Amino acid sequence: MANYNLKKLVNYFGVLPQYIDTLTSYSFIDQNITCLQLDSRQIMAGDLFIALKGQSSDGRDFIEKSIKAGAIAVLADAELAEHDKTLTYHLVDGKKILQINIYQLANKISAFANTFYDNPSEKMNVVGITGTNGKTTVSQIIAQWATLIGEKSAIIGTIGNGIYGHLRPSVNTTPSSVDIQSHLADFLTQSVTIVAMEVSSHGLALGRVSDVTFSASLFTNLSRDHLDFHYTMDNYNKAKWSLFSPLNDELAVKSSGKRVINFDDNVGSSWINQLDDVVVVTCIPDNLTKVQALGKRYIAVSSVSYHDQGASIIFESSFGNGILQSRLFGAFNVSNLLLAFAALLSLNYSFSALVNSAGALLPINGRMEIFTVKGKPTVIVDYAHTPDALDKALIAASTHCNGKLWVIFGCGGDRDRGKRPLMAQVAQSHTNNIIITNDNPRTENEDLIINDIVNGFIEFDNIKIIKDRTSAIQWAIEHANYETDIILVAGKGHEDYQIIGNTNHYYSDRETVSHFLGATI
Ligand SMILES: CC(=O)N[C@H]1[C@@H](OP(=O)(O)OP(=O)(O)OC[C@H]2O[C@@H](n3ccc(=O)[nH]c3=O)[C@H](O)[C@@H]2O)O[C@H](CO)[C@@H](O)[C@@H]1O[C@H](C)C(=O)N[C@@H](C)C(=O)N[C@H](CCC(=O)O)C(=O)O
Ligand SMILES: Nc1ncnc2c1ncn2[C@@H]1O[C@H](COP(=O)(O)OP(=O)(O)OP(=O)(O)O)[C@@H](O)[C@H]1O
Ligand SMILES: N[C@H](CCC[C@H](N)C(=O)O)C(=O)O
Ligand SMILES: [Mg+2]
Repeated sequence: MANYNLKKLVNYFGVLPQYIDTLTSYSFIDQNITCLQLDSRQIMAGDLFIALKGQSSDGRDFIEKSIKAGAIAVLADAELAEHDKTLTYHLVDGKKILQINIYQLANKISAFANTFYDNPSEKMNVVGITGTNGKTTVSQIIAQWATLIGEKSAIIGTIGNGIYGHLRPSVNTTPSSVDIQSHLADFLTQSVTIVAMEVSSHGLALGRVSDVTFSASLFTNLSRDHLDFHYTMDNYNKAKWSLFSPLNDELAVKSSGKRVINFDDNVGSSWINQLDDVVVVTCIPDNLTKVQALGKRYIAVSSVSYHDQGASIIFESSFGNGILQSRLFGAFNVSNLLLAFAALLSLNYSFSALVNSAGALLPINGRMEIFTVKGKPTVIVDYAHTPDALDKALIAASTHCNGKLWVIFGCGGDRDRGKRPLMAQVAQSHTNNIIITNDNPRTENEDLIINDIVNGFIEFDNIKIIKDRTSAIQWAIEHANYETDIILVAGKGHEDYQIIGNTNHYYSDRETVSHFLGATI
């Protein structure tokens, strides 16, 4: 694959001169490295194993295993600064294998992987999308829309990685710094012209994207989530900002490209004056004149009419005025659509081609996905798993509801505990028909997670706890009023698992809902 041998590797990391002599007797020195690999379980013959100390285990414990599996060399985290740029050797099964020790290696991997894979992000449009909610939706819209206008697009994100329409499931929303560069290189060989990449705050804070050259970077919104990892909203905000900030910022990515910022979010609007080359987006008609006064490029919604099939959106912009037809539900999806539109326009894709094809964009898997069967209540499967998302999803559902509104939700284990009572408060501000259920308890006790949620309720009448998700959905469908009621099933969206302990059990809200409605998907 890549044309990169161990000699180049030694030079790249600046191994100290006193170690260079030992390399003359090293048999693999001219051999090309096939792939970079952070995980010993994935090693194939010819790979370089990168051994990093992680949060739950230490990659250096798997060096011998990686050599047995065929690694031709090892790049390892050096514990102490004085071990930086030194060499050691392993003798395994009669093979002598080189290890380069680098101090604070994790911070250097994005740059190295970028060099190894020959700067793939510089050869196509890579759009980075960040924000608490809406990343998957916006990235799927961008990739889908680009495909509709004749581009070849790919996605890196929560639902998976790959060419649009052929995603392979992924563990992380934003993969490791190595996997990002290798996916980008792979997309390039498949003639992809545009990649929509979800950039999580973990991805930014852990340097997974630091050496990606973004052609455009986009901000949806910021609200409470992930405080188990960032501890404060200020840290969380700073991590997000690093996708947009000028280069002198400590965490900043290599290049942000064009910036697309949601003006309707307080954090987004507070950033605008610090940014050049920005497109400002507002979906609040009253903000039109404010946005025009900024003197930046903009897209502003002047009116929206919602109907059973989605929405018609009239907009003004520095790129031209027009109407977008949308088949996506909810006011927040108007914002997601306009942000995607702004990103594509900032990259000079055709205004008229985009406007003309908007009505063909399909709803996103597990995002405000509506299930209707005659004579049965309407069920919406959505991925809302933060207080703000649940609020927005319930507002959207209630605009279409002529009967009672129901909500079924839970909260993930081993994740931000503080959002649990807040989600309860949000649910209760919209409806009294609430069912609390499990949503990936992981290694936490499910009863304690439910207690955290229940602590947020002000009154308890009509609140039901049905821990088994299938039974919760069945109960709601059987007890809701046929024809008029809407049941929002929140939190799992596209997921096809329930994580209990460390085990993923097959489970899908979409299939469960279809089963009890007698619908097909
Ligand atoms: C806290 C965190 O982000 N952890 C990520 C991190 O794991 P880690 O460095 O702690 O890895 P580790 O398990 O301690 O192992 C250390 C090293 O040993 C290696 N190893 C380990 C075992 C073995 O047998 N052989 C081996 O070589 C591992 O590959 C790793 O390089 O690096 C791994 C590889 O890239 C990630 O999969 C893993 O994400 C875990 C699964 C995770 O849950 N992350 C969440 C918090 C996350 O990042 N979420 C965001 C989305 C948030 C949002 O919704 O917005 C995301 O971008 O996914
Ligand atoms: N612009 C938005 N503002 C507020 N809520 C939104 C917005 N877009 C989507 N949502 C809500 O958030 C949920 C998750 O949306 P989406 O999957 O697009 O977000 P995400 O940022 O990718 O989430 P994750 O961090 O889990 O990957 C949706 O199902 C919906 O309820
Ligand atoms: N990417 C999000 C997904 C949460 C979805 C929800 N089903 C849960 O498990 O909490 C996270 O890891 O916080
Ligand atoms: Mg996502």
